[in-house]
Amino acid sequence: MNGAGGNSTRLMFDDDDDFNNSTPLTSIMYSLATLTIVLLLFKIIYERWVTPLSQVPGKYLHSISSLPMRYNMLRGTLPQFLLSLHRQYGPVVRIAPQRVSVADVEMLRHILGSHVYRKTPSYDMPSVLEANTFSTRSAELSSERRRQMGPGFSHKHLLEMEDRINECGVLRLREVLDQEIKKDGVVRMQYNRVFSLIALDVIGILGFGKRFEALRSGGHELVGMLVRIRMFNYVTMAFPWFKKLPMLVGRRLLGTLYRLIDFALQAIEQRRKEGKGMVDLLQMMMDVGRTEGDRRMTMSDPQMVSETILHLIAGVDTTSAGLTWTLALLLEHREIMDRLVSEIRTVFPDLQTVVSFEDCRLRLPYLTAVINESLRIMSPTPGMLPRLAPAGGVRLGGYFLPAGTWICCSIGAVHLNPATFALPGVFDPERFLGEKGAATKHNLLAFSTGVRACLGRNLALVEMHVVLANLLKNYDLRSAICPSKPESSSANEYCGEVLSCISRRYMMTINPSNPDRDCQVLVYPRKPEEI
Ligand code: HEM
Repeated sequence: MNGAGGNSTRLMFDDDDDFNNSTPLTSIMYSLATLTIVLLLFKIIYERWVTPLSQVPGKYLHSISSLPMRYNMLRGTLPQFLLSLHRQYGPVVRIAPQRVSVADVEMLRHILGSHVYRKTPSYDMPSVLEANTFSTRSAELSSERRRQMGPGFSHKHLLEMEDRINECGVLRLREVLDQEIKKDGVVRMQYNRVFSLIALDVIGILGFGKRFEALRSGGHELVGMLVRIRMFNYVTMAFPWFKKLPMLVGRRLLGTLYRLIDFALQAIEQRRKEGKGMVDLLQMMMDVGRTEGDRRMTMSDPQMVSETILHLIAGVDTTSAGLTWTLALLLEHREIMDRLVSEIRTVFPDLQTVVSFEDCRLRLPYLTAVINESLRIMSPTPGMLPRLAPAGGVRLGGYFLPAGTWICCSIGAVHLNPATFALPGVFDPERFLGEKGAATKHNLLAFSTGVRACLGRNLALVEMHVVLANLLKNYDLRSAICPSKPESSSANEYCGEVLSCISRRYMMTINPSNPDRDCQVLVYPRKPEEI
């Protein structure tokens, strides 16, 4: 008995000893776990029922977690995600605890119209770069840069530069195609690639007075670099804090950023050595200045580097995506393609003429309508354009959005909103023609609107018009893809049935994700009897 009792006493003593030994750690863990659960419950209750944002319609999960939104960003399906939420819940929808998306044209015009709604921190450049025209959140710096850089994108300046644009875009493309056609009678062209080489050549001339000759040589080191930068933007869009610690996104991506910085620095150095050349964006930056007191403040080298990189990123991907989707839509809609070709060839029957932008603007209304309709139905940058609700909060669409709420302006969902465009899934350039055309155009937000609208809009439109007009004037195009099963059906919901066999991915701009397979076209010389 005694022995057993003694044993049992000892055991109890041992147990107590263990318990006493682990008390601090275990109790800290218990406390932490309890605290986490309480905080989590508090957050769920707050986000779901207490914050004014709880009144905004949306899915239960999205009100307590941003993971579904970030997951769609990483999958490249953000536009589809936003569109399906808007279709289900209306023009204002909650997409994450502190974020709403808006798809109403008047609300977007109001939000984007002034500096009251500032850009969000997600626009900040990675820490190795200065703020630039696109990224700055300061109204003052934005206005100053737009004043300084604006003339470089003005209609007047672009008309003066049109010969150079045509040389890179129209004549070089003709040269490359004619050479190949001479050999084989037909060219198989991967059009998204050709368009991005043209856009790069154009920005090379307009941005730095440099002839990259990317189209003629079939490539350029900048092409791969820009694709990797797109990856960088894509990751940092979902996880903006990577920008503060760019080394975390990997040596390869960071290395690319440094190579782009070097590239821009070399261009600046070279210009200083060679002196003033043509009036390009680089020269404009070097010449600008403002007077502060009796001092003239010029743009610093790091500021010019950041702007230069912006011109490359903003100028290439967007325009080539615009051209790519326009051609893809035309290849899919033969009757619209035929009408467009007939318009161009009736007005400009001979092969030699280079159709200029002014020619297009004044004499090819159907071409402009096709381009506008393509920018509507397949906007190269369909979302999210996030802005912050101002101090004091704001009431939008009947909901109160507290200060600091991220208000995402979903251009893609506006363009596919039946309240704004009738039968929005139908590719119908006609809607941009005639009397009603002007009103329809007013609702087209592909280049955004207001104080931070696209600075390169005119340039993009010049490129799109002259490249398409001259390509379709001289060549007959036939799609070379066999309609195959889409990779993922959800990747193709966007735009309803349109372009159902081109798989695509959203990475700041919306791009074909399998262009080798999906973006092939056969180019034939125009039939002699038509000339
Ligand atoms: C089809 C072609 C293009 C489309 C659809 C497009 C679209 C847009 C959109 C939607 C924005 C607003 C982005 C935001 O607020 O988050 C924007 C801004 C901007 N774009 Fe474009 N863009 C195109 C071509 C270009 C080109 C060729 C350039 C110049 C090289 C350019 C330069 C800029 C700049 C500098 C901004 C920032 C403006 C500011 O914040 O003040 N874009 N663009």
